[in-house]
Amino acid sequence: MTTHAAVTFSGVTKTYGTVRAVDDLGLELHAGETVALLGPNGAGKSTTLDLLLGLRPADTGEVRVFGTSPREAITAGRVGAMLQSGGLMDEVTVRELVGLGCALHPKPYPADEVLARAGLAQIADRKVNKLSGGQEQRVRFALATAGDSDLIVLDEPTTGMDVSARQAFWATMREQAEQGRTVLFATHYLEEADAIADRVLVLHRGRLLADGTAAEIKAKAGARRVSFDLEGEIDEAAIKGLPFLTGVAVSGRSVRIQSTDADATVHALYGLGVYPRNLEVAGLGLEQAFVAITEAEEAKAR
Ligand SMILES: Nc1ncnc2c1ncn2[C@@H]1O[C@H](COP(=O)(O)OP(=O)(O)OP(=O)(O)O)[C@@H](O)[C@H]1O
Repeated sequence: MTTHAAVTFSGVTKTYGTVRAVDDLGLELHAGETVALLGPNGAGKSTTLDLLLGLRPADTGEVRVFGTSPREAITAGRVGAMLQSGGLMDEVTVRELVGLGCALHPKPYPADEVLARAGLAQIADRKVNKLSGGQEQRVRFALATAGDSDLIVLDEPTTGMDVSARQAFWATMREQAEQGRTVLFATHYLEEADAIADRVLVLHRGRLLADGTAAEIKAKAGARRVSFDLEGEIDEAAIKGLPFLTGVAVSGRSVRIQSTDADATVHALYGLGVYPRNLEVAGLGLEQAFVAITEAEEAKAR
């Protein structure tokens, strides 16, 4: 049997009028990967997921899911999806709606199991139109995991969920991934991407700007964080004049800077004749790396 990639995008472009939402995107997701899709508002994340699910046709290029068209993969029950928008049926109970989701899946799980996993057992008899935003998200989560799919696609899945719902959600997704499923999720919560994903894709204006592990993305940003405290008067102008800085924040006696050459910056700091206390040098967090990478791209476009 030929083993196909879970997802392949080849030269995919999608425009809405003059907006190029997805721009010549090439991408391969391997079976069993957990992949986070990051990008600023309007970067093309939802459009990419819509194309992957066959909800919109590509203008050019091709999308394949397990070697077939998205529609064939979905019909075969290989894909479970949780989208941002899309209304839920109103006048039915949670149990009825999730039951329907299970009935429509070619390889369904028992509805009670699905309800329990999504934390819906207690409110299974409530009408869907009486749910809070976070509870609605749980229902979408239940529908995405109604059956034994090989690929789970999630568009900003935890928006509106409280802390415990979020933790339970990611625990379930980890289990799904450990069982060999491919999980692709778009998110604005970079800490989730850092904690959950073994691969991170950064989209910007419909193009793939970075693709690697969270550690690789952090390294790609090429900067480090330096923080220290100073005693006495702080000469902000001198601090801002240090070499290799890409950012400075002074708060009281605490100084935080970002530098593309932390060794040289710290050397120059001592050269100012000041003695930093509590000096710490650390790599960028994924969030700062993301901001650095996307801002650098914006600067190029200006
Ligand atoms: N149906 C549509 N008609 C016209 N333009 C659209 C449509 N859907 C999306 N766009 C535009 O395409 C671009 C990409 O939108 P998309 O929703 O894919 O981005 P996103 O990365 O998911 O954004 P967000 O983080 O805000 O959800 C945006 O400029 C958006 O305004």
